[in-house]
Amino acid sequence: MEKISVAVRFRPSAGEDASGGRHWKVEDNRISLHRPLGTPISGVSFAFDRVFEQSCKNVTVYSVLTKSIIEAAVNGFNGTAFAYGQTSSGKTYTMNGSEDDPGIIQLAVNDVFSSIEEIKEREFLIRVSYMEIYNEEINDLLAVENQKLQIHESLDRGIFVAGLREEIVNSADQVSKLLTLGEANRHFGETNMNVRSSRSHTIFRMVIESSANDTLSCCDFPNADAIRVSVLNLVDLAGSERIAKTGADGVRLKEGKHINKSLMALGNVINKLSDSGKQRGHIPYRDSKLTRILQPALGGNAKTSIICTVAPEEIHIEETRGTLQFASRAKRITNCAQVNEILTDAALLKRQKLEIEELRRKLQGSHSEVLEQVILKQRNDMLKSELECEKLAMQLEEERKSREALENCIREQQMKIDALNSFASSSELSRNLAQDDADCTLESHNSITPNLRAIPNEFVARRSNYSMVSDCSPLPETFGNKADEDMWLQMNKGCSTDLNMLQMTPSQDSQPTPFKEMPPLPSPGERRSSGTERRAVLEKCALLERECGLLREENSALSRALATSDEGAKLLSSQKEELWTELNEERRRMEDLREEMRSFGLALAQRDGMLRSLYTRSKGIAGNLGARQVVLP
Ligand SMILES: Nc1ncnc2c1ncn2[C@@H]1O[C@H](COP(=O)(O)OP(=O)(O)OP(=O)(O)O)[C@@H](O)[C@H]1O
Repeated sequence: MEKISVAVRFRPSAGEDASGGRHWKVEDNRISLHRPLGTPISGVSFAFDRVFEQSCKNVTVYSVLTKSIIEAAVNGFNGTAFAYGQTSSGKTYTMNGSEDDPGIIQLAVNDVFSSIEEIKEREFLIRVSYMEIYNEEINDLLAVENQKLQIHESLDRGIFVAGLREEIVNSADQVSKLLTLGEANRHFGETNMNVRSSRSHTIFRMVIESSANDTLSCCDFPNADAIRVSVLNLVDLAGSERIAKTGADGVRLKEGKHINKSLMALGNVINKLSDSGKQRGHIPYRDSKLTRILQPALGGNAKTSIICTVAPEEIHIEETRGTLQFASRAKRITNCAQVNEILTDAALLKRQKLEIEELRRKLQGSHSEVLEQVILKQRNDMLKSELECEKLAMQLEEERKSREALENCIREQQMKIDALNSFASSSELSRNLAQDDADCTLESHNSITPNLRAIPNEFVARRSNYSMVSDCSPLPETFGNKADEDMWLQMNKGCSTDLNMLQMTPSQDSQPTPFKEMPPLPSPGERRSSGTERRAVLEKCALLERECGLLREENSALSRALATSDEGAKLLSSQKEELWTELNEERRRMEDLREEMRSFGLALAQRDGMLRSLYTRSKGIAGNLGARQVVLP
């Protein structure tokens, strides 16, 4: 928001003011009315940004008040400079100048072309038009056939005068020629106040369009695709006049009435705009063609300056006072100027994309990227844990199987031990009986050779029967042979034995012989039948005891192995338990992270949506703002 620049300019006095009456005094940009003797009249004092005294040249006025607006217009800001004041106060002189004192229009045109020459990075297209509002009708000053033109308003072009001729220009000279042409078509008329009085308001308009050169990278300059279009209005108003003073009648009277009416409409708009926001209410831009066309310059999207021209003579004190009051109100008006850019759809899309990408980058940089990496790591860890778990499960299964095998073996051994024990106890009884018999028989039957041929077969049959319990006996492979060897040694120690009557115990791999019923114990009569037989039984008992001992050892070894296996299984099981806990923990964390990612995605989508609605709104605002300007066809 910026205030309209307002300055007051005194035209040189038309002649020696010999009245010696009231007069205006200028001190430090303050204008006050003084009595003939020089004392100030209270309540008639005005302060302005700048007051230009009578000797001031147009170039000074331009430099102070308008130059910055022209520079801004070249850079895309709308600009308006207009001259306001009573008839014959020097408005046209200020705007058009003279041969040796170029006016603001010429100085502005010169500056526009010199500025665009210096801006190498942009390409410019300048179009000019020149129109007048005469008796509340709009005429084209560059094409006399274009009369009574209408004001239109559209979303794209804003307020525009339909059918107005626009000339593309490349130099200040070209513009000068067009200005000369327009001046020739303008309505002037002689009044009592001014031999060449402007009977219309004129608006010289330059449309400055620019776009960036191809050399600019769109990536470096996201707005490089945008086209800037600014409108510069240089306005020379017709002067307010008192009919009594101008002596107008007929056509001049009619003109005067229209001039005054439109200037009153301008005054009303300025009054309304100078009110504070709450009191302002409706701004009557539509009350005249002048205010309608100047709408963007008054409280809108433009940088605006007003040069209020006044006549120094005492005879014009009231008109000057009115102009100063108008100027005081006008300087309270604030405008909101901004660069006018038109974006093509592609450029808009590109800009939006860049913004969204930028946001995405910021979001990812801050959190999402880190989260994604963490999730990736979690996923890897989880996979590793699952593999570990599977491995442990397999090991556990193997352990379970080998434990089962061990338990089977132990059961088998136990059965063997039980069987041997029961056999041993029955053999013990036989041995005792045999010992008793031997004691009495040895004395009388000392020479009888023992007959062992029937019993070894039965023993061998029982051993084979044990091996039927399981196909895979845990006994050492050589055990059978060793036992047989021992038995053979025992049997041959100190006594002669028929080797043919011995049978070797089958090894573990040998085919089991079919199970046979345990033979019944010999009857007392049979026991007594042979001493050799008893001895053989004794030896078999000893052998069985030894075998039983071996089996017990084996059994306890198996039990120990089983206990170790149990411990291993417990360890594996607890490890598996821990891994499952870890795995579940990892899964939970991963779920949390996924949830966080989802909420980030949601936030990003919301941000995208906000951007899009922001863009739609800004486009709407731009459309509305544009609708307040006159855009030429
Ligand atoms: N600053 C100035 N220096 C020299 N001459 C001036 C100056 N201002 C105005 N004049 C002269 O005063 C006369 C009236 O000026 P001008 O026509 O510019 O007034 P105006 O405000 O445009 O009047 P109108 O509203 O009737 O068109 C002209 O002859 C003009 O040359």
